Formats: sequence, C-alpha cells, structure tokens
Amino acid sequence: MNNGEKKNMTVKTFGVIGSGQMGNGIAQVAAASGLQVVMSDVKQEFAEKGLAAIGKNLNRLVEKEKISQADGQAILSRVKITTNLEDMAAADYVVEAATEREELKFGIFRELDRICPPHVILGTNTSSIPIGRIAAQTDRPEKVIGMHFMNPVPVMKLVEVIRGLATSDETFSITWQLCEKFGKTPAEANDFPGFIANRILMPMINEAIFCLYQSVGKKEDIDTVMKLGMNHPMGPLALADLIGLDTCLAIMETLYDGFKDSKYRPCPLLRKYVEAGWLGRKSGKGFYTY
Ligand SMILES: CC(=O)CC(=O)SCCNC(=O)CCNC(=O)[C@H](O)C(C)(C)COP(=O)(O)OP(=O)(O)OC[C@H]1O[C@@H](n2cnc3c(N)ncnc32)[C@H](O)[C@@H]1OP(=O)(O)O
Ligand SMILES: NC(=O)C1=CN([C@@H]2O[C@H](COP(=O)(O)OP(=O)(O)OC[C@H]3O[C@@H](n4cnc5c(N)ncnc54)[C@H](OP(=O)(O)O)[C@@H]3O)[C@@H](O)[C@H]2O)C=CC1
Repeated sequence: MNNGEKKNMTVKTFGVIGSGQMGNGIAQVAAASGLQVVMSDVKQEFAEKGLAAIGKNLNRLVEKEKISQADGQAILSRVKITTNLEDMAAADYVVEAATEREELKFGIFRELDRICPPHVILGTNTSSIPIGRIAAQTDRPEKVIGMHFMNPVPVMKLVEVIRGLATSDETFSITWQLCEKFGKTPAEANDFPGFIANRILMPMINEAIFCLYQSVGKKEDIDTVMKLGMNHPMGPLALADLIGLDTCLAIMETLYDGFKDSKYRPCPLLRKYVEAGWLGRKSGKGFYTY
C-alpha cells in the first residue's frame, strides 16, 4: 500500500459539491457523523440557502428532543460553505451533488481531479449517469465511485454504492464504511444507466405521468391508488414533485439514451412541465402547488 492509500483510511474533511436539496442533506449527515464539511455552490446565496436548510433541519431535531441544542450547534459549526471549488483541496473525500447534467458533472470532475490531492476519492451522487463515463474525465478512475443517497437524505436509510469498471476495491470499501458511519445502509449496484434505484423507480413515476397525460385518472386518484393500494408513503406524482421534475426528466433521458429502448421514453407531459419551469416543490409548482 502506498502513502496515498494510507492517507485515505482516515477521512476528516468531507467535500460536497452543490448545496441543493441533496447536497445540503449529505453535508448534514456527514457533519452529524463528526466530519468537518466543506460545501460548495456556484453562488453565495445558494450556498447560504443550503446552510440555512441544514440549520432548520437541526432545529427541528432539537425541538423534537432528538438531539441537544449544543449538538445541533456543533453539527452546524462543522459545515463551511464556499463558492470556490479550489477549497476542495482541503477535503479527504469529495461527493458531487450538482445538477443532473452530464457536461456539468464532467467539468466538475475535471476540475476536482486537478484540485484534489491524488489519494482523494471523488464520489458522485448522480441519479443515473454511468460512473465510468464520469470517471473517464479524470486521471484517477480507480478512485471514482457512485455514492447515491436518497431524498430526503437525513431520513432515508439507503445509499446505493456504484462501482465503475475501474473503481478499486479500496475505494469501494472506504465508501461503504463511510455510508455506515453516516448511519446509512449501503447496497451495491453495478454501472448501468439509472443503477438499481432509478431503473425501477423512475419508469414507475413516468408511467404515473402517462396515466395523468392519457386521463386514466386525476392526479389525486393516481397518488391515492399507489398510497393506499400499494402502501407507498407518497404517491408517484407527489414523489416526482419532491425529487424535482427536471431531475426526473434527466434520469428518463439517461435511461432512454443508454438502453435505446422505447419503454424509457419520457412522457411528453413531464417534458412540458419542465419546459414551463414547473419543477415541483423547489419551484413552488409541479403536479401540485406548494
Ligand atoms: C431520484 C433519486 O435518485 C433517488 C431518490 O431519492 S428517489 C426518492 C426516495 N424517497 C422516497 O421515496 C420518499 C418517500 N416518502 C417518504 O418516505 C415520506 O413521505 C417522507 C419521509 C418524505 C415524509 O414522511 P411523512 O411521514 O409523510 O411525513 P412527516 O411526518 O412530515 O415526516 C416523517 C419524518 O421525516 C422527517 N422529514 C420529512 N421531510 C424531511 C426533510 N426534507 N428533511 C429532513 N427530515 C424530513 C420529519 O421531520 C419526520 O421526522 P420524525 O419522524 O422524527 O418526526
Ligand atoms: N432530487 C432527488 O431526489 C435526488 C437527486 N439526486 C441527484 O443529486 C444531484 C443534485 O440533485 P438536487 O440536489 O435534487 O438538485 P438541486 O437542483 O436541488 O441542487 C443542485 C445544486 O447544484 C448547484 N450547482 C450547479 N452547478 C454547480 C457547480 N458547478 N458547482 C456547485 N454547485 C453547482 C445548483 O445551482 P443552480 O441552481 O444555479 O444550477 C443547485 O444549487 C443530481 O445529480 C441528482 O440527480 C440523487 C438522489 C435523489
């Protein structure tokens, strides 16, 4: 084992790229596990919004007496925000959770590969983009891995861990251990578009949107059927609004492009909503109004 690999054994500072709903959730669980966190976004106001969301979540846990006020403050104080990607030089492990756009992620990984010391693992929270394609942007494909958290991150137990073709066993095992340190249960998936979670979930959501599009049912009825008929905690249309309709469309496009199978074609209504800026909860309007 060389020195670079030894350094990787102890992660003290955790980098998160993107402070949206996933980025700030990942930063929260990392800080709650005792790590120092550097969370970046493109604009100061977005990074501040992400930090405020963590503060609000922690306050809720304090009010419910799940954590003490002192613990809440300590967790929050471990999260530093930045708009300068160069600050990722201080991180021992980085997870990218920026918008689900391939070219954007490629650019971020090329930059991270330049900025971060060679022993640092570069994870991605991508919902669907093959890990090998992202890893190929770097000179360290053996240190690139999918670390796919579920939304809302502080609540959901699962992290899907995805090996690219070149991902090393060491990268995999450090990532697996980090998931456990964060209080999560990891599950392993191989590198195909959408992995396991979104290969199964997103066609179901897309089909629910087709049901609305073809007037098989009203939105409330479609959601009620799946909630009360299948015991899902949320109906598929409400869940799409939680995930973000732009993200749902991006995932369907990746499945469709990746498998060239018409069963993955995105519903035209989904595209129409995204084009109108109806992105779900984050924009105030999707299938429902917030
Ligand atoms: C797209 C991808 O790539 C992958 C994905 O993430 S797919 C999406 C996966 N996620 C899901 O499927 C979520 C399905 N929905 C659920 O599990 C639940 O509806 C839910 C957890 C979101 C909310 O649960 P609920 O019982 O309906 O509402 P509520 O009582 O308000 O919340 C339950 C708990 O979660 C907490 N919670 C809810 N939303 C939260 C959030 N955004 N952040 C932090 N905590 C949250 C609440 O505070 C509450 O905590 P306590 O139990 O300590 O009181
Ligand atoms: N939503 C979900 O349920 C899940 C999403 N994911 C994945 O997580 C990732 C993030 O999704 P989500 O948090 O929902 O998206 P959001 O839109 O909530 O947040 C993405 C954030 O990343 C920012 N961003 C864009 N470019 C950069 C950059 N170069 N550097 C730093 N930040 C940047 C965006 O800024 P701006 O607004 O200016 O673009 C935005 O603030 C995606 O890959 C998504 O597929 C994974 C699991 C579940």
